[in-house]
Amino acid sequence: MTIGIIGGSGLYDLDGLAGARWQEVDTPWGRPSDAILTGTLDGVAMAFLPRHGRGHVNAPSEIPYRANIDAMKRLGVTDLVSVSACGSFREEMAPGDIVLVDQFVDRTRDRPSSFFGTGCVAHVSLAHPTCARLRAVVADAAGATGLRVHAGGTYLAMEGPQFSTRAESVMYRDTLGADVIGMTNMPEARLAREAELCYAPVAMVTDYDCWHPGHEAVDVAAVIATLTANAAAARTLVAGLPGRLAGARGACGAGCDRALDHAIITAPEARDPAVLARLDAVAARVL
Ligand SMILES: CSC[C@H]1O[C@H](OP(=O)(O)O)[C@H](O)[C@@H]1O
Ligand SMILES: Nc1ncnc2[nH]cnc12
Repeated sequence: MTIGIIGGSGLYDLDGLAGARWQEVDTPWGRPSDAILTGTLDGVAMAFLPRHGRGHVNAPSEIPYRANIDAMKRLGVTDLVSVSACGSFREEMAPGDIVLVDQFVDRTRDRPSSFFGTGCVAHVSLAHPTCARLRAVVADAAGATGLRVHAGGTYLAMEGPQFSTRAESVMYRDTLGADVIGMTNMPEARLAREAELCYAPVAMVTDYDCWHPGHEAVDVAAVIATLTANAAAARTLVAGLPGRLAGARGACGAGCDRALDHAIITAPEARDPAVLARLDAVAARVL
């Protein structure tokens, strides 16, 4: 078992790892957002990647999502926890709260969102896009942060980089039924599923986007202020994962680790060797 952490806005490194070293990883999809910090925590292997790179250099649309997930898989990651800033559409999901996202509405439009394609076509299930088992472990660890935790929520993934208009914000809340909004968890969740990783997003509410009459429209300063106040909680949550997951790990009850079992439809003799070569890490189990 190896636990992967993808850190979002405000979370660019992880302290406390034994044998910590930043490791460059090359993938068929290019370089990940940054080197990956590897080491162990309570005897469990860990791999940490800052999604936007140290110094926050990658815009949401330009994050190399495929390289990031491939690199995690290549390093042996089995369980991937994503930490993100998000806006909230619900009064009761207030800035400073944690939402353990279980569903998505994907409104991104500009990003490669699959490892598969012409030459090797696959269709995985995304009905339950996050791992129920990992989410339960994360929920337990989140309980130790002292922050209010919401054990489910729908994340609207927008393209950005501009924040939403007020009309969009109200539509996402009232018509699309989203609870929180961010710019990065898609296609990350799709790719994690294709790579057979258990994936659980931790969304830290930083603002009420721009729908709330009693709050200013979101800006980066407000996001960073809330994140800075909650950075210690994010680290407490991550530190609580190895001890809790070590006992629980086995075959995934939700089937995340077997997502490709019946997904590849291209006949073996029709598969393009060049495409298969790029799948050497993510689909090694079935190819
Ligand atoms: C800095 S505010 C907008 C930025 O923050 C979130 O990033 P992440 O999910 O990596 O924490 C949001 O999705 C935007 O990319
Ligand atoms: N309101 C918001 N919209 C999109 N991404 C965000 N990240 C943090 N707050 C956000």
